[in-house]
Amino acid sequence: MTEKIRETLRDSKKARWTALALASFTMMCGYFFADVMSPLKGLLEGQIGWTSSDYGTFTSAYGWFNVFLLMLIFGGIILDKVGVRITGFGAALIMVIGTAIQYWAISSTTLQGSSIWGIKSQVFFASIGYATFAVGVEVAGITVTKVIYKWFQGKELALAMGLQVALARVGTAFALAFSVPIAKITGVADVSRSVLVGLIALCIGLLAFVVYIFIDKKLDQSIADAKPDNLEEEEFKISDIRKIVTNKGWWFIAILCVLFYSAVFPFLKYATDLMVNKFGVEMDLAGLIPSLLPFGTILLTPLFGNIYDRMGKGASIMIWGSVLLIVVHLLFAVPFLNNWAIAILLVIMLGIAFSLVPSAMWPSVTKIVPERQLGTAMALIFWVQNWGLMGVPLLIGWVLDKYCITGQTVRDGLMVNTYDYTLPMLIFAGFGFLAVLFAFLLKIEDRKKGYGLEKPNYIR
Ligand SMILES: C[C@H](NC(=O)[C@@H](N)CCCCN)C(=O)O
Repeated sequence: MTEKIRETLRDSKKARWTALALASFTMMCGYFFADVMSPLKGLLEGQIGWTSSDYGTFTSAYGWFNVFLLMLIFGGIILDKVGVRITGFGAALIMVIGTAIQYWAISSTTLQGSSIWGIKSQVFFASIGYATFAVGVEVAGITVTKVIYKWFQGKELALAMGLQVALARVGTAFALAFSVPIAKITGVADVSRSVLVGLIALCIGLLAFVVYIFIDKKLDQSIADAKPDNLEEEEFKISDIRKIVTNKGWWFIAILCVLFYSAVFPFLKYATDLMVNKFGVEMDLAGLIPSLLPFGTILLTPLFGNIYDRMGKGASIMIWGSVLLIVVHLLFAVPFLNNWAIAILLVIMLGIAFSLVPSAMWPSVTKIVPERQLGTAMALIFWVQNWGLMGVPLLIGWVLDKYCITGQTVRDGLMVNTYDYTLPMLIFAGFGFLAVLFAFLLKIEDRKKGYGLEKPNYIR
């Protein structure tokens, strides 16, 4: 007698894609807010008198609570202990609270003129808001990975993760493209207006997650109904942290992650300046070339995810993506390749690399650790990654000041340094070399342990 496999809600295409759309929408709003201030540096200086260091303090606040107070790691443990519903709701709420604090700080006139611990009060509170928001968005990120695994395991797992990342990149692209126009919409520039739009978006994102919670409850019910013997799943224990950090495969992914992302996100922070100094692009247009990056990844990340689902080759995809990263940064370093068309081509190539690696990396984590450890494993990877995202921009800034100043010039009526970007680009290429090494180590470990990284995700 053939036993009929009982269906759960995840077998309904409509239900699982709706679940993905809701959770991804919340993340898209988070990514929009994460970068809403990035194009406003000039306006912050002009409108509310922030200096470059004020802006630097504010940007670095992203890691304050996550890295130093270990909030990300606590978030991962909470996720594995209490599940996606409470953690996701809490994370989305924290994003809203952080954003509200930041909006209050940026729009308030009462904070101007005073300081706290040597930091302008307005910068201080805006940074506290941003640091709070960052806890929410990072914990929401790991929660959404677990949400996707819950719905898509054995199905279109990498495609779903790719689509989620693509929607998040839409959020980034919207922030880069529309933050300045929003601030200037009435003709009088007001940076707090863009922050307010981000706050409203995040409130809608919170509501979307509340709707998700209802579908998630139904999924759990359907899983319980489909399990006739009602076997209890093993629960996460604190001792599981030891299991994660003694897992070589996990380390290879975490190190690959910090190396790869350190050569992309921090590069983007200097890319506009690189366009001006190396490729001679006008200051006003220089931001346009790097802003092409998220647009390319929007199409390519789900595409490569789909390939991984159907054909496997996850570890190989990560190797190829890292090789491409080296090629891009080495070509950026070649002094005579200084035509802006080459810069566009290289950013497009970087977009391909930045689609290849994430599309394979995040689904691969689910093959290396069991579901009950997934939140903590992801949180620890993000934690390691956040050190790089914080430290590498500082390293590049120091290298530029110490070794790369070539002279001075007047831009927009201001005397500024000119830089030779060869050394920073070689440093980024160096991260790429190490990333390839760790991607290979991961592939070897996969062969030894049989994680199945080279196998398709889709079980027909
Ligand atoms: C999924 C992955 N997310 C991360 O790596 C986050 N820790 C960093 C988010 C940065 C937001 N500006 C990704 O975006 O590829």
